[in-house]
Amino acid sequence: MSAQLVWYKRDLRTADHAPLARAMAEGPVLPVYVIEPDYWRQPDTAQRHWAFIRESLIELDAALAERGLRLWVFEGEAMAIFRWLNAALGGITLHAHEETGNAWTHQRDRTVRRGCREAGIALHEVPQFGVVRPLASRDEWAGHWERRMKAQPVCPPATARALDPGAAVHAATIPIDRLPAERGGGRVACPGRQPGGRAAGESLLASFLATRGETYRQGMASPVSAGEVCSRLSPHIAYGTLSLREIVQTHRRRWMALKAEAPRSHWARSLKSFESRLHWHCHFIQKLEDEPALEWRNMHRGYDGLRDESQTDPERLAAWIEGRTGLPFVDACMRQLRAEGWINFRMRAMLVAVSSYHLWMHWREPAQALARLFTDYEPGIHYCQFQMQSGTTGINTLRIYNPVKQSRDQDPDGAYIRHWLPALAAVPGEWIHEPWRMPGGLQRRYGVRLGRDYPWPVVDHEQAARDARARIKAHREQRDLARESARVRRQHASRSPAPERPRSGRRRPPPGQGTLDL
Ligand SMILES: Cc1cc2nc3c(=O)[nH]c(=O)nc-3n(C[C@H](O)[C@H](O)[C@H](O)COP(=O)(O)OP(=O)(O)OC[C@H]3O[C@@H](n4cnc5c(N)ncnc54)[C@H](O)[C@@H]3O)c2cc1C
Repeated sequence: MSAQLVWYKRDLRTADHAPLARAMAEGPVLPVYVIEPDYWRQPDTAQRHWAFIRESLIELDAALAERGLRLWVFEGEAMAIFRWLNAALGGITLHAHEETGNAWTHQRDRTVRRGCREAGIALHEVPQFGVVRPLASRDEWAGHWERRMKAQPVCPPATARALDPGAAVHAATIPIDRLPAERGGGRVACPGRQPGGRAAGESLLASFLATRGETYRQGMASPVSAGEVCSRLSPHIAYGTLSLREIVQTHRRRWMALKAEAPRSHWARSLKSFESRLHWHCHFIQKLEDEPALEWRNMHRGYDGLRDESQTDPERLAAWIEGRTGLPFVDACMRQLRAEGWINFRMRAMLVAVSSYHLWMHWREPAQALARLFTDYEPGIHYCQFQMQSGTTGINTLRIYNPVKQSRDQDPDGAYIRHWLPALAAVPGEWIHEPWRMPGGLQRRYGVRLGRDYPWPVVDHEQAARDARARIKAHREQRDLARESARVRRQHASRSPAPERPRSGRRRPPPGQGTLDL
């Protein structure tokens, strides 16, 4: 009987784990994680990702131990390791979840599929959440998602037949207490990073559904409240310490109880919004699954040439990513993201709008730079959202967030800005959103000299937004975009009624957002 290898990737749990359950049913099991050095050299990987994974691997090993198993960690090229294990163990069967990752993992998975065929290794890949491979038509997608989320979670048995793979394999593995401390680029200190591991994920889900989520809907837009009222489950979903189905089902049990008690409460409305986001998670990843090139080229090819990738100004990029654009709210959000590895959705969208419209940079390099800052980096959501917020999907309303209006709306008294930008600590609310308007005397009084303690703005944001609108209008006028828009809509647009659409049927732009319907 061949050894049953469970190849862990972005599914670092034992619960609701179909590959583990199948492997346990079929023979002696060897759970494996491969640290792939070439992956960790990619420009969208970062130390904070590895730190989260590392903590999750340690907990996964402990969870496997409860079933009489352990996690075997290798470092090297995945297919080379599987070939070697196949020879060393006299045959293996490989079980894994499908992954929709970046171009590197996409290529790696193709190599593994081909390698397994050549080596005669049986490979069983199964879906991990609502992404369908291959998807015949978007029309069917929502039904697939619902069926998968409703299905019984797959619980592996309590005990397994472990496999002792012998001295050679023992010698080739990295003991769990000696996992490398560092992998990946983007080594920006992240003292406030969320801890990895399933226990932290379970605790977040429980506290969100018990108390924190009540004001989710009202509090999610402002970075002042979002850290508390949002679920903060994103890195756990991205690395699979919890399965999406577990989250959907736990949430729905809570939702049913609340609906019976108080159907119109904040709670009920908040949980409805939360479920839409769980749906969007797979909706966005499905786009990258269907068109992996979205990682590097425009979703709507008619927008090729709108911005020139080779002309990204390194000074502007550095000012943006280091939080020194001179636009205080933008810089404060970036500083929070750098220090904590997370920022809420609205502020992610605003950061991208500033990079793509006000600073007029192509989305590609900024997308990699932000990927390195998000602990929850999920390529399918990330690149598709980036394109949507940069106006290159051709099917979404353009959202040119006004960073000063966002600042006044989301941080009216400026406390958040002062927290993240100590140079502005003494500046009162009247000036904090636009310190460049302060006369020299006031700068002296409040202990900040612009250009020395805090930068002048890199752009006049109002003029820059006008310029961006004009450029896009001119680009659109010169091209026939309709046919490609129809293709994008057919291939990628949601078919379900858009959640949270106002009753009038016309989508209202969020406050502080200059839309452009040309
Ligand atoms: C430019 C940009 C890049 C982004 N990159 C990522 C990324 O790399 N990884 C990532 O997980 N999310 C990304 N998002 C989506 C969203 O901002 C985060 O999922 C959310 O802020 C995570 O916090 P949370 O877990 O508290 O979310 P909650 O609001 O509590 O939502 C629960 C879950 O739903 C999913 N979700 C929420 N919002 C969205 C959304 N707009 N689109 C798709 N799924 C969503 C996430 O899995 C999230 O964990 C990005 C958004 C933008 C605008």
